[in-house]
Amino acid sequence: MSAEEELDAAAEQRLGGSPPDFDGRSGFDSRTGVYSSLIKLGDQHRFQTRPDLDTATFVLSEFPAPDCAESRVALIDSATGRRVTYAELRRSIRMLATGLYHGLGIRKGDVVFLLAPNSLLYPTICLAVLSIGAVLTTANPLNTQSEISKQVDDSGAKVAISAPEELHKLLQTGVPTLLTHRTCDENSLSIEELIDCSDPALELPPAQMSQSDTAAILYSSGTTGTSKGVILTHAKFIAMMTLLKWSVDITSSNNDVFLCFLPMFHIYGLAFFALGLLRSGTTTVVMPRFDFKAMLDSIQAYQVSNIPAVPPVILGLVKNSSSCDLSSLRRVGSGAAPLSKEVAEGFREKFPWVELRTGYGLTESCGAATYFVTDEQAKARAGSSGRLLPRFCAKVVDTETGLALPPNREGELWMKSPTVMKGYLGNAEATAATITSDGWLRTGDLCYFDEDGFLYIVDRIKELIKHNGYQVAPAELEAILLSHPSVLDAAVIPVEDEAAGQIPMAYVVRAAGSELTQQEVIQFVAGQVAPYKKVRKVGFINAIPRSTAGKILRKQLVLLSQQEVISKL
Ligand SMILES: CC(C)(COP(=O)(O)OP(=O)(O)OC[C@H]1O[C@@H](n2cnc3c(N)ncnc32)[C@H](O)[C@@H]1OP(=O)(O)O)[C@@H](O)C(=O)NCCC(=O)NCCSC(=O)/C=C/c1ccc(O)cc1
Repeated sequence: MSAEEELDAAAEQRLGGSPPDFDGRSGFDSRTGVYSSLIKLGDQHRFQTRPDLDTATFVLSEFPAPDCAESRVALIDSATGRRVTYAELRRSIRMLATGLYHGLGIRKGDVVFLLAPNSLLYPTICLAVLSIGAVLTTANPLNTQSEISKQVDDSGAKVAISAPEELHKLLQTGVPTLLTHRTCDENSLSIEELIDCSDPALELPPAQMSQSDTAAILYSSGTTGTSKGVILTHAKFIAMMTLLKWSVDITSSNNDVFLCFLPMFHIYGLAFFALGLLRSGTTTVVMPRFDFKAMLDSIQAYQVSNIPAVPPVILGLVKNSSSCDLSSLRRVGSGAAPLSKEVAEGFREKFPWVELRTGYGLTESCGAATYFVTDEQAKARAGSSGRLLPRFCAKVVDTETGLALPPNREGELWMKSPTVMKGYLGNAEATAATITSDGWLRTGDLCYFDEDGFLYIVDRIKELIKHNGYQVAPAELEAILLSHPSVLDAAVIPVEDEAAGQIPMAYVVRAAGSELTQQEVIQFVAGQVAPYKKVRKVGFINAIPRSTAGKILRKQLVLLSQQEVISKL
């Protein structure tokens, strides 16, 4: 029996009966120390175990039937109003797959690097790449040239696809690059042209895929250090999309109009908008990037009813949307960072007709791991991220003793599920530090489950800053700071911020005689990183507090920054 089948059998057994050690209310088994999902999937949401199934086939097999697909709108461009039906989407995926395979010689296992903001083409590109067995790796178009070069190198990309305005960042990599959209440059080929010019009569030989093949390599900082490639196989996406379809069905969201400003290059946006929602036949209004006013306009213009969002956007809606008619909204989701009780309550007070559900997930778990099934449950538990999704197990591990803890006790969240990543690309050390030998994913988040099995994330053990739902790794910024000739030592910590969640703050030890200013430090870092990673506050200090082993004592610096704020009040 495979580890996953074992998990399944154990869960079935628990949900079927009530062994003496298993608490059916919290899902906690006091014998094993494991929490199991209390939700059982019905037959229509069974996990697909066919070994040769791939992500694209799985998505396309659920597209609306041909007669309905010609009129059913899959995607709408928020700015231009241009619409793409499911039938058009299917055709463009097929044509692009043909062009990539026959025209460019892309084959199974080749890595395709995608550098573009959201667009109507994004889902087509993802599905065409996956359908020929190639591997997708996506990046934030705001990343700098050096961040992009590192990812191209690390992922082993064979071909790149770039938005025209980002092309300059790829030139030095030497990787052959296609543009997403047509330009007047006659020497460059675009995805749009490939779609228009491929020969529909050309056969695509079956890619001979297996669910265990790699589908995507998404970059995440994990619990420490710099960006690492998270290996996600087709099986992981197929499992995640099964759960997404289940969540759409149980929340009756099939006919919702979704709004997408979340970046499709991250797992949250990718799983929802570029892949998963298409299996539910929903309509998505696509924004190229977030803009608060454009979001309000789109909600009204397209009668948007469902927005998977992040906390800063929900805070914005609470504070700044009084003059707008948002009566079409029915459901708002929150993920990627903690949503405070106050913001959640403020939102419910202002929009009593809207269901607000928080979830919790990581790139390493291919997206969501917990979710609220009903709005009533969510209302009664502001501050919680919901319950474990079907087929998920968890442990709450005492960070000192390593013991698995019962409800209402805090420890590190460990998770096991069919969606947990295979590992980090080419980094056995980081993989071993993150996935235990028996398959538990150590999340680096401090949490507890209550007596009803609802999860509360209370803090972060991992050294990661969450700015606007984006990860910022202190070690990466510290390395940049240390490269400045006037910086002797440096440490970066999170500072709480109402709008962005957290902002990175640097404590810097200046070299003797240096008159380096805060502004100079901020500018030095800003020139080398994507905007969301910028250091936004600087403090000068005589020495960085370190443990005897040389580890930065960040908690002390966080306390110091809080005391400095208080002393200024
Ligand atoms: C909508 C946000 C919250 C705000 O957008 P923004 O206001 O434009 O700010 P940005 O952070 O995008 O932009 C940073 C800077 O770049 C600038 N910028 C911006 N786009 C440009 C431009 N195209 N040109 C040039 N400058 C620009 C922008 O002006 C800004 O400049 P600055 O003034 O220096 O801060 C945006 O940050 C955002 O989409 N955040 C979400 C990130 C995200 O999806 N994270 C998910 C990671 S995966 C994960 O955790 C999964 C969890 C999960 C959980 C539960 C589930 O159910 C499922 C999944």
